[in-house]
Amino acid sequence: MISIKSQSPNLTSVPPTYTITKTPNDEAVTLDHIDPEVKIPIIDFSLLTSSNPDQRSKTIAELGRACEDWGFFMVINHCVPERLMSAVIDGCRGFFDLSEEEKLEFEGKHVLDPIRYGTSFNTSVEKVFYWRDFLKVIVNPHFQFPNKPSEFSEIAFEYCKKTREVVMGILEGISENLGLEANYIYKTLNLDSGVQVFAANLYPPCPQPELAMGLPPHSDHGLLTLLIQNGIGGLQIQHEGKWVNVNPNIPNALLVNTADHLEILSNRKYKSVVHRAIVNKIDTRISLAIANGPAFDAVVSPASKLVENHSPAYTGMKYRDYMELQQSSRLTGKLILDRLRL
Ligand SMILES: O=C(O)CCC(=O)C(=O)O
Ligand SMILES: [Fe+2]
Repeated sequence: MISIKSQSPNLTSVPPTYTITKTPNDEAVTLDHIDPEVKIPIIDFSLLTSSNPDQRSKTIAELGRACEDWGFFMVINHCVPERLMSAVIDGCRGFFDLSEEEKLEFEGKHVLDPIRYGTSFNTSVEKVFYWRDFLKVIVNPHFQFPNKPSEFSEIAFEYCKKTREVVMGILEGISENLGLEANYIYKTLNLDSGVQVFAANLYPPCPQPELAMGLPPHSDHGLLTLLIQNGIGGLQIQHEGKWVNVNPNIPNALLVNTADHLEILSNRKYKSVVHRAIVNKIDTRISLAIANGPAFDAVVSPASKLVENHSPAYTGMKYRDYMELQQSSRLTGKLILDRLRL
């Protein structure tokens, strides 16, 4: 593989292998410019886990609306320390700054290899490549990690542990919102052994950003993805048929999006949100997505209580098989999820 980081400094135009074709609704909007009243929801984690039942149930209701109306929200007042958030982003930058030779030690062979450094999404099936390098590590149920740069592994371990706490708190609220026991998702999907993937993305500056794409429109495979970034915008989410820019400057917020397995489990009450990453001319953008899914061996289908009076919208599939299929296919919209529709 040839990383885009190593190629981009010498490029004054986008090579044909990276040139995308645009569709007419591709322009994105910035919410404040259309309606200052419409805002990406913000969930206060300290209220969600509050011992005050009124505060907690009010926040759980807000969480439910955020999942139903947006599939995307920002979490504030969570338990992940600010210094850990910036340290892990620094660690990602340090990793991508290693020499190509050093990074290639971590080039995986198979899509489910625990440590995988690569470029684009899956170059073996793509005709057009994305302007992005990545490091993907399966960090739970077993933690393994690149041994360089120094301390990256320890910091990533801490960060992943803390983000799991946030995810569990959110999933309890979501379970209750769906009318299930608070620990329903945890128990049914065996989240003690839940698959957590550390996915670091690097998008180098691009000479013609309108001709290339960082990541194409897609949904994520797990239940919930938590994302942080280095202060540079580029993430866009699809909301009511429009592409909406996500403001990168909400300090200390964790960006959360609903993923395919929450759509399956909730029997389509909550849809996985389609999102993409665009690139820019000036700055290197780094984002870190932590994908949190069921255990590898869990067969996920809609929660039994939700199909008592409704027909199931999805057939069940083992999470390992789903992940393997998603990672070895081209990344486009909700292609894999649609295959399970009944
Ligand atoms: O870089 C971003 O903002 C999006 C990353 C993403 O969607 C992913 O890693 O699945
Ligand atoms: Fe994603």
